[in-house]
Amino acid sequence: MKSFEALFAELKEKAASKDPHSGTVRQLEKGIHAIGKKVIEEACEVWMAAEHEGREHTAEEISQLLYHVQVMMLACDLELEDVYRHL
Ligand SMILES: N=c1c2ncn([C@@H]3O[C@H](COP(=O)(O)OP(=O)(O)OP(=O)(O)O)[C@@H](O)[C@H]3O)c2ncn1[C@@H]1O[C@H](COP(=O)(O)O)[C@@H](O)[C@H]1O
Repeated sequence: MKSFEALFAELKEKAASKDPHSGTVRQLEKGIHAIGKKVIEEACEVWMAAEHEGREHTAEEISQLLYHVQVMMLACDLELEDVYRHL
């Protein structure tokens, strides 16, 4: 099972590698506007799942939202600590 921190470390490595097979690299190349749309899309899917689709599907949608939030953090050159200090 992967933690939030472990996923972020993995995505940082992917971004640095510029691996063309990485969906993360492709998403970063699309830029902040496109990443923002994915964040909103996944947030809506979390909401709909929570209202209508049960715990398991809601958990899956939340994991996708967390992923896209992390991609946005990378696009904005933010570290985990930059976010954590606001929690
Ligand atoms: N956790 C995730 C993850 N969550 C969501 N997603 C992406 O977000 C999409 C969300 O699913 P949807 O059902 O909304 O997708 P969709 O609308 O059909 O997707 P798109 O056509 O918009 O891509 C997925 O198709 C993935 O492209 C993720 N992509 C990658 N990861 C993890 O990130 C790591 C690096 O991945 P790569 O950069 O692809 O190597 C790996 O550990 C992956 O498991």
